[in-house]
Amino acid sequence: MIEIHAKSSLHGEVTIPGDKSISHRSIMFGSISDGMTEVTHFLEGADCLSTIACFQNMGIAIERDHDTIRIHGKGLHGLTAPAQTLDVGNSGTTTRLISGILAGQDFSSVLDGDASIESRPMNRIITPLTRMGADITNENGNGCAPLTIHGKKLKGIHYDSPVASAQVKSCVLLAGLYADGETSVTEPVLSRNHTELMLSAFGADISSHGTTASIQPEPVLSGQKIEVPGDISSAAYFIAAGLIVPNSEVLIKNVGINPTRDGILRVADAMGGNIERLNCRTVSGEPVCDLLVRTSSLHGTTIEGEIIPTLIDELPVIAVMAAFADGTTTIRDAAELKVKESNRIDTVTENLLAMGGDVTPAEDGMIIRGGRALHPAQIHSHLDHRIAMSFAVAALACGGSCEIEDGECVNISYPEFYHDLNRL
Ligand SMILES: O=C(O)C1=C[C@@H](OP(=O)(O)O)[C@@H](O)[C@H](O)C1
Ligand SMILES: C=C(OP(=O)(O)O)C(=O)O
Repeated sequence: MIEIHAKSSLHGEVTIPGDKSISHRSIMFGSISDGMTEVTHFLEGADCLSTIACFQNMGIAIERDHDTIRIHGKGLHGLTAPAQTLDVGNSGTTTRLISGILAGQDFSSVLDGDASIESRPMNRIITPLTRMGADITNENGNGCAPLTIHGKKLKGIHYDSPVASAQVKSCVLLAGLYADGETSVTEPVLSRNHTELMLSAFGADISSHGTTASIQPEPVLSGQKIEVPGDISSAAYFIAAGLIVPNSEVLIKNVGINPTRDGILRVADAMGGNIERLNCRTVSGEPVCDLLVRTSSLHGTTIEGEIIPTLIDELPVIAVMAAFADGTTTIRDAAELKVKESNRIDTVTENLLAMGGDVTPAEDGMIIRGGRALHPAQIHSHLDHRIAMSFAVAALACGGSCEIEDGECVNISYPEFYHDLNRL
């Protein structure tokens, strides 16, 4: 149980820990490259540590010195059969991306994780991987983990993905490294492109045109030095807190602002948020800046269409911002919220209602009528890190104290979250 007390203002600065998506990919791509990959500002969250453990179990030496990681890559065909089930913990990214790599190996492996992972949809990767020739079984027959993957010789395909999902896209592209010809993926709307950027830096022949990414098989991948930018999905809580807590000025340092991830900034602008972008630079091929956020009177907006994949993980905290804004905010085209660590349409609705908010859930989003003063309540995180952090932000501006049940689950993506929040 974590207790959060309301604050009358927030002042100070926070340096955002490494991006979760980029940290996962640095371990995976480093493991299947030749030579050493050195990663700095790696996210030491439980999800990324699950990825490290999976590759260690396949014979890759990975040294960890706080947030510096050294991976002794063994090349595209250097992994060895794991002696035990690969434990993906709570991480959808680990499960789906690693499956693409495992599908092309000359050994079999079993993947499993926690109760949340065992209920998340895996047919979205089983379908394209099976078309490529992979042999994947799901023990419970429900399209979820545990998955048994018998590695095979794969064929290159073109896949029209029904969902805008970087995890599906990345899974298919990684399997494409082991295919007999070109593999390409078209998604309905462009999702985050970290796989395309980073695989290219490791030496893969990969290209993107609009919503299609294509990859050639059997490249020689070479170890790289990677500095992981700060995670905008973690910065999101400080952006929201700085905007809604009265009399606040917060400097948020080291935020990755890749255009496939920066939707929260565009929404904050549309809602009237006062955010200055400072010190813009490029870090390991990714755009980064510092954000100076000041208390703002927010107004409602509509969030739909192409922007959705660029802020999918931020929608819970955007819903909290909307509850503090004047007028109505409508979120549409976001049915993916239902298949994250929790059903985030339900868990956001439940907690906003508990605090006195006015929200109507929908099949693909929610409608939030803002401007009502929220009051303290018991928050149910449902073991979902994003729900815990979003409602910690709501608690700061609710005039009292809130308890967050299982609030410790922030260790999935931001172990130091409460420490950083309390320093402001
Ligand atoms: O590729 C990634 O690193 C991620 C992609 C997104 O999932 P989907 O691809 O399922 O939308 C996101 O929600 C997740 O936190 C990380
Ligand atoms: C959905 C998330 O992650 P994953 O899919 O990797 O579990 C998240 O971090 O919000």
